[in-house]
Amino acid sequence: MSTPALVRPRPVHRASDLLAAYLPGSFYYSSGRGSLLADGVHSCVRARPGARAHAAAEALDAAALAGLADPVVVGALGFRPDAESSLVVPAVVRRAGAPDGAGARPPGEPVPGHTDWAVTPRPEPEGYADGVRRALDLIGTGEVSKVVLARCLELTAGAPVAVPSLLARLVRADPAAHAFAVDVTAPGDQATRTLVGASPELLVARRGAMVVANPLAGSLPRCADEAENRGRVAALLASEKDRREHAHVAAQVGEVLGRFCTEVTVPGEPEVIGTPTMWHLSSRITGRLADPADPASSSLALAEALHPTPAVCGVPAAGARDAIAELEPEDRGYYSGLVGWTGPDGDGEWVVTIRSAEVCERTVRLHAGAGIVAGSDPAAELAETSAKFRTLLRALGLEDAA
Ligand SMILES: C=C(O[C@@H]1C=C(C(=O)O)C=C[C@H]1O)C(=O)O
Repeated sequence: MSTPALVRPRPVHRASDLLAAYLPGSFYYSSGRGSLLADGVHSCVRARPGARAHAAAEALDAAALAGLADPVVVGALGFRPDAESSLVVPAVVRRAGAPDGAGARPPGEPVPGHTDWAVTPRPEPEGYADGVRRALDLIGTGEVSKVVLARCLELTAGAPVAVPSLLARLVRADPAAHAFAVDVTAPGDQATRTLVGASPELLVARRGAMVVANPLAGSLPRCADEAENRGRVAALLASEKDRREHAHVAAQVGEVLGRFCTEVTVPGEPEVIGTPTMWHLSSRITGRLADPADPASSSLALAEALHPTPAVCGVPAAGARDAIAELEPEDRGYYSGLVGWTGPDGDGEWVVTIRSAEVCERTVRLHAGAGIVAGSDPAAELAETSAKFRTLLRALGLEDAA
């Protein structure tokens, strides 16, 4: 199937214009299927976990009744069910085709122009490797079979970080990524907080009765040497440990979609996809919804049912969540949650919030994680998180900070 187009009914803007028009406070989202820029707040969607799709459908009905042109719910949900969330019906929505990467800002523009970054890893790299060992101990007892363990880098610049430039550089570096910038400022915050990133992982997209999910798990860093990269792709495909790590995710995504669908297709074998910084095992899973008109099958409802997949949490989910709470010193906040949009017909697109950062004035908080299963090597998992940080670090002009 073709995945949902963001372009409805016909784009009247250029993708580069939308990117250039982005300012903190707006919602920006682009992927290989189109771009969306949303401004202002018509209404906020506030509901407890599990009730959000219903609340979103109600907010969209109310917005349509109020005469809002092109109502859509956009925003982000955090990793934990009780984490912060930011879902709104914006006042104005502009759509365009997929970004071409040229952007409106000159290539090579230094994002914030900072050279005086202070970098604080949480935990220290050795502390992360210890956490991996403790996760392996838990796996050894049989309590869990997979735990995704993340770490955080807190970067502080000498002056406020320019989010529009950071976003433009992320889009230019990988126009096919799911790039986003979401205002996540909460009541009581002293300054604007923005969640920004370029996720390679589609949680779920829905168009009419057709749904697609594209979980990733099992990774190796990409390098500059093409022959070496060919070897890494072959090694990833042949790795029993990575295939096991991936199989957990593909099976669960297929099972969850099966609750909503009359048919689901899970490929028998993963393939490898590349980003500018990583190689990942990938499964493109498709399904046909039993009742697409039911609001309980909207893209947001599907996304909430799928979240958290074992790509960012683990197996079984409850035990992995406990292990994460015990082993990670920093709360994940929005990292490893979901970002996207859903429309009045239930169509929409939600991605996993990875390769992301939260920016607040001079501070940028980055997270990256790796799936730990029996056979994981702490040093390799640490290196994997360092490689995953590179998406954001490159865009910040800070490649070697991890
Ligand atoms: C957790 C992250 O990535 C996830 C974990 C992966 C893995 O363990 O191989 C691969 C892709 C993502 O599903 C991250 O980027 O922070």
